[in-house]
Amino acid sequence: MKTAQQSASFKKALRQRTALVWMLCFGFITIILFTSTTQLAISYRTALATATERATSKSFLIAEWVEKSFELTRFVLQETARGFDAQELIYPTTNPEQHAQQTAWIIERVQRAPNFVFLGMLDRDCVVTHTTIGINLGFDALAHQREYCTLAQKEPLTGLKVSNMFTSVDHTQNVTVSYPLTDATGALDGFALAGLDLSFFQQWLDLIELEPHNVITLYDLNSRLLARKPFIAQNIGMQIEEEHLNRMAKNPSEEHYSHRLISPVDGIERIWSLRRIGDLPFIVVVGEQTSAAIATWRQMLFLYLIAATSLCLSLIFGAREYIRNFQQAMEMHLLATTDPLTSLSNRRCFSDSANRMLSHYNTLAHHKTQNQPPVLIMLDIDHFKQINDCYGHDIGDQVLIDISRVIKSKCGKHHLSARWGGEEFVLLLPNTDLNTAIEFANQLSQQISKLKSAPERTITASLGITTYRAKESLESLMKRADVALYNAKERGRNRIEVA
Ligand SMILES: Nc1nc2c(ncn2[C@@H]2O[C@H](COP(=O)(O)OP(=O)(O)OP(=O)(O)O)[C@@H](O)[C@H]2O)c(=O)[nH]1
Repeated sequence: MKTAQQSASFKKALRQRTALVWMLCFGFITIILFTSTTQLAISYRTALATATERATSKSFLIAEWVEKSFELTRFVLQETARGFDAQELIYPTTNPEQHAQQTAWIIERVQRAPNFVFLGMLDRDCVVTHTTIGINLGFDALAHQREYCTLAQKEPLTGLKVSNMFTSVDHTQNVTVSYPLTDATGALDGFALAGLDLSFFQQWLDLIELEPHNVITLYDLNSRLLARKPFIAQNIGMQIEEEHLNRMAKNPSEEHYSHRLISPVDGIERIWSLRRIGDLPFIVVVGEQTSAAIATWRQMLFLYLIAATSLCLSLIFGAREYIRNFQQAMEMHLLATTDPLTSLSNRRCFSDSANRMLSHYNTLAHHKTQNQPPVLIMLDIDHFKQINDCYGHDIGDQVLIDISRVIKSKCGKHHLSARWGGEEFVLLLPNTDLNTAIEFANQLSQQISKLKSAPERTITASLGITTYRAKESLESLMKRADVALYNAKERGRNRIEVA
């Protein structure tokens, strides 16, 4: 049975240690969670930034390629415009043979560019004078309404003009490309105009290696889909209603834009890079599937989750185990050093502490330090057997506990005290003169006699006192105190004897 005091100090120490261990444990867990979360957030952002970078580079390369692919078109049209007699646009020949020769010359030009659907010469009012596809000369009924005409006539001298996409009569997706013809003074005489089949965009995109679920698309400025990898036939020529694409199409100053969006075509979320292709009326859009871009990050997240969870669990279980061990060690220590009934030190613990005190005194004495020697008091309850016999062992135990409490409060922190065995107690008072020790023993004796542990009986004790002699052993000191105690018993009990 432990006293309330003993278990209170034990509980306090355990509580303090437990609080410290859990504080450290949760401190580490917080650091682990904070570090992993920060690391994961950084790598998530890096993964998205890398994918955006990749999409941006791809859109740049494709835009470069599309621009280059129009160089041949520009060259053929330029050659045609320069080689054709502009006078023939203002005053076309009425000689059919001569006209046929001029048309043959144009047909020869058209064969130089594999994607040309047709090539024609138009006067400055967009009236067709020569053509490779044999439409009526003087055809102009719809010409003015067609985009290529208004486009060619708008700032006519600025060079190559490319129209938005239109679907031709043979259901192919085409654009028109025009180049101005000027006279010696630089005035506009007419245009060389070609139709281009855009299927070469698709053929070229088909050659590009692409990771699954990534997309490359080409649009015109009407947001119409010109080509797509992977190819979806029914989407080609379709006008796509997408806010960012539409905005870029309408805003010539916006050259590049990247964002994350679920594709309106196939419903997959991607990181998109939209890029205007130079002066051409096209926009290239490259999409990197978001989930593929963060696939490595996802694996990392999984590993982090496993590592952080195991680390946190190890810390929690480690802390629990430590606290359990600490509690057991404290209990063991208490058992090994304390008397379980009175919670006073036991014989072994007292001997260790007393030997340390005596050796300290001997060291001081050796250095001739002015110090009083320790005084040993041995205390034995009088007629304790009778108490047991009259009131039972429980009351006997209570007497032992109450006397121990008196001894403990009297000794405080500076004096050693212990239950030596049975109903016998020892006290060692450091640096104490004999008179003080006798006064101390008297007070102790009086306090014991006031105890009401056993009903209708005054509890008394006999005390033997002796002063330590330098260099003697604890055993010899104990023996002398025992003699004094024996004398006290012999001389009638409830008294103090000095030896
Ligand atoms: N209740 C209780 N009794 C104990 C304990 N330890 C020893 N005793 C009893 O203490 C008694 C000691 O008796 P004695 O040695 O004859 O001494 P006494 O009766 O005090 O007589 P004097 O010392 O000569 O005054 C014995 O009856 C033991 O059983 C204990 O822990 N609890």
